[in-house]
Amino acid sequence: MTIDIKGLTKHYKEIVVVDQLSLCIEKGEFFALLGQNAAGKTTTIKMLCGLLPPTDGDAMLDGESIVHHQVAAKKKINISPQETAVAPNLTVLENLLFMGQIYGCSKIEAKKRANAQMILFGLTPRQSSKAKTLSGGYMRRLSVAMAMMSNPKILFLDEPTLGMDVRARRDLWKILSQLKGEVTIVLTTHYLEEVEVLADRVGIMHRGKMRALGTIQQLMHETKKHSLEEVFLELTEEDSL
Ligand SMILES: Nc1ncnc2c1ncn2[C@@H]1O[C@H](COP(=O)(O)OP(=O)(O)OP(=O)(O)O)[C@@H](O)[C@H]1O
Repeated sequence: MTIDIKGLTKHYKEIVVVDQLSLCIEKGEFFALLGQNAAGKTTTIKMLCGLLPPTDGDAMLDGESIVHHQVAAKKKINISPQETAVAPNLTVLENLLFMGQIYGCSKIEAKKRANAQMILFGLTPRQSSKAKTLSGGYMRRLSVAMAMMSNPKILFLDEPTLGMDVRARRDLWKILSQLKGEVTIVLTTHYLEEVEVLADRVGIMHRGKMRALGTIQQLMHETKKHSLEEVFLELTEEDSL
């Protein structure tokens, strides 16, 4: 098991934003975390990435506690956040090499990893382009490729296809499919089709709690619904609580 979350909780004063979340995610799994706006998805991911301290509970990331061994836990993960960390005035290759440096790679190793990521993400033809000249779709590919430069065991993708056109979105899905099994992926998204294409398992959060967990087939069976959208609407309806 790569991610083992136990009773993870976040309060802002008296408001409970993430409420006693417990969840296991297996090695190599592609897991989608769903929920309406303000369900607590980003807060959960921020806690798992060490960007926000939990009020209570803990999570083990590849055996390292986010509360007791924060530095070791952080080494296991990387994130492609909603606000991209791409440097606009550096080229595609320079952005990747810069990430390699941050993660302590030798120059040769950084070059090797950067080339491998550029091939995987279809960025080789744009390697000398300044990042600020890339389309939104390519910019996001670069952001994910940069996150992969640290060879993470766990990759968090926070709404990776937000604002992309249909083709750019599908292109990124193809690339992300190739990462399946290689790295454990936790995806948050509002695009249910994306989940249907990519995710092995789905968790639906509502008001900080995990309302349902399973494969899409299991969730449809349990709720007697015929699509993920119907399941989602049923489980996030206010009077269903
Ligand atoms: N620093 C903060 N102080 C107080 N409340 C906060 C803070 N950060 C987030 N919240 C609240 O926590 C709740 C959960 O926010 P979060 O960003 O985790 O939701 P989300 O599920 O990721 O939503 P979205 O789909 O819109 O990104 C929201 O009601 C938000 O207003």
